[in-house]
Amino acid sequence: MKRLAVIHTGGTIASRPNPHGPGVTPQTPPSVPGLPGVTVSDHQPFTLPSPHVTPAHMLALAQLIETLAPTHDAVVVTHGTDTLEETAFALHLLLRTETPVVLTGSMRHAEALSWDGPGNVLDAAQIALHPATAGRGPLVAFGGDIFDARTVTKVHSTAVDAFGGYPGPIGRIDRVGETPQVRFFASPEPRQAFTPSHLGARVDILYAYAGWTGEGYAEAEARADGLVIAALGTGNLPGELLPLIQATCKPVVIATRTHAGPVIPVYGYAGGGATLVEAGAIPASFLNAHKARILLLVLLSLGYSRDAIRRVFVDDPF
Ligand SMILES: NC(=O)C[C@H](N)C(=O)O
Repeated sequence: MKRLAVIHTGGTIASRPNPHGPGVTPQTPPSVPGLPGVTVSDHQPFTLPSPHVTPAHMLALAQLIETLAPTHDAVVVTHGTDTLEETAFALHLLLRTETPVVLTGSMRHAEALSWDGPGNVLDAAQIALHPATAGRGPLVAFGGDIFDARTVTKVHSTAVDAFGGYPGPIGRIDRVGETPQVRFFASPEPRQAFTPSHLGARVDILYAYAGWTGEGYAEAEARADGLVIAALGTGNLPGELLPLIQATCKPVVIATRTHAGPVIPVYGYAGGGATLVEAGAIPASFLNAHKARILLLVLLSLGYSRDAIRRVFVDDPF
């Protein structure tokens, strides 16, 4: 018998109409469809809508997976979709185990006519148990597509195919009759694991826009241990931001508010990416702002210096 651990954390996949007020709320975890030759154990460390999930929950989840991994062949995590990509990337950074971990959720709640939860959970379980999944780090399964935790992002607020992200899925599950057909389009890559005992650092995100002259920057810089800016294009900002960043000793990571492509230091006008990097800013490469924030808060929580943080962002393959 194979052993599968299913960790339920809440989200729409666990939601039903709220008996006490408006809307739907997470209540009961989805049951995992029967799988021949597989023993399933269920775990429920918390039941939250994913906007209530914090880095502390992500670390607790990573620690639970590490305790389950030695006695299980695979792990599935059900999660709300709103912050699923942040939890997936946090697990990518935090997990040492090579036991396959696949996250999933649903866009329609458990009493909706077209609930997509059972299909996504079955996909996630069969992907996690498939021999080709080993060594790939945590993955996200949604609508039959399989995504890498580094690149997956929620691309639609209501559609059932809610997940995407450049350069797209790294695999796909389909079925012929009841038999799953799992196909990967990319090779497994080595992964570096970080092991903080807590995630106590504070990292704030600022969002750039035309005409921004730095409103909110000083306040964020004063209260946070590090900043991420969702900047323009290849990582550019209005000229007024350049002296503010030059005067900042804390790490300032530059991501892009566009939905695909890297941050690279191309432009030499005031606030252009080349001037920001010269001023000490750290380019986020292909990570979106909210994933760059997770990496920065892991590194700050481990006590990394600004130069050490720069080396991780620039030299490691994220
Ligand atoms: N589809 C979902 O799961 C959305 C929900 N608000 C959540 O993230 O918990």
